[in-house]
Amino acid sequence: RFAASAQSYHTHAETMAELDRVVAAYPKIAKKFSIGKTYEGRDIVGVKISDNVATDEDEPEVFYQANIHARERITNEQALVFIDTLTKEYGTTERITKLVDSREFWIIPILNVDGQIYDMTSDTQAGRMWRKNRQPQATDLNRNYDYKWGCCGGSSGSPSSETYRGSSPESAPETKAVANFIRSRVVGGKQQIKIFLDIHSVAELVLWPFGYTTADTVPGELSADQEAAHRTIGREVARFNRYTPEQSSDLYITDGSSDDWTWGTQGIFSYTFEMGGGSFYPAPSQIEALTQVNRDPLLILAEYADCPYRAINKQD
Ligand SMILES: NS(=O)(=O)N[C@@H](Cc1ccccc1)C(=O)O
Ligand SMILES: [Zn+2]
Repeated sequence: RFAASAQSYHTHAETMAELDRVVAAYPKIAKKFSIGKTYEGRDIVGVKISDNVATDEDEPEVFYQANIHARERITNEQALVFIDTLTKEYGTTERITKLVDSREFWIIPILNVDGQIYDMTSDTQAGRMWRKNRQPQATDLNRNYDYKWGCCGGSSGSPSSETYRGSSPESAPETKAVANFIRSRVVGGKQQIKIFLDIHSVAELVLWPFGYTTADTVPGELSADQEAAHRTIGREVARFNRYTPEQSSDLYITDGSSDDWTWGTQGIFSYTFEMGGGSFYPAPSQIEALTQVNRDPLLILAEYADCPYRAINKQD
């Protein structure tokens, strides 16, 4: 069953079967990878998409993750639709072919595997409204990254809180696994990943760092040019999905979040999307419409990966 025409949410098992279908159908440009295990011992699986996919080529890398929050089901569908688009249209749509030939995409449709399974195997039609991982002291994975962890009132130290930051940075195996993978993409002292996106729901937002402070720029952490480039690209993609573009902290302060870490420690131009749908469980008939609005945004972000500063007419 092709992701794009899905009229129901993919379970974890169906998601893994879909990834197997894609890599079997397109072995030259798609390859599965695992970044490690969840708390309950499941593999966290993604697909690499690029020409000569078995070779690490000197091409800008693009990293998209989804479903870090268990109940945000539409985000897994978004990742699957994009994987389907990149593979199905390779060789026919010029824009797609050029991107797959000149980039290395790393896409993880379900980062919070244990949580997603727990949320979907509930005894009612709707989910359990579960957010966090499945450690006994369940952690909000988007507060557990090792940048300004717990610094600024953007998370909670209480295990019962929905924004519990964990016992220490990367105390959650899922956060540790994804951070280790991204750190592993530093080759010859240079981070090969140039664009990062963390896909969430449900608020129709395009967000960029920082979340830990309301300051637009921070000396040594985010310069005026770096802020301007983030803002310009964010506003450009928001024209296509019609989400509201703004700095993360304009909404509320978060600390230990994914994109603060990917920008703050790795220098990767980083975004969070909050998709639409009105609730965490939009009707399955909405999947097509809710995911198609991000066709161009996901391509545009990747097109900047060779030089994000192009957005503000700057080199290097
Ligand atoms: N999906 S969400 O509702 O949990 N929002 C995410 C992402 C987010 C982070 C900062 C401001 C707005 C939204 C979160 O981690 O809080
Ligand atoms: Zn979320």
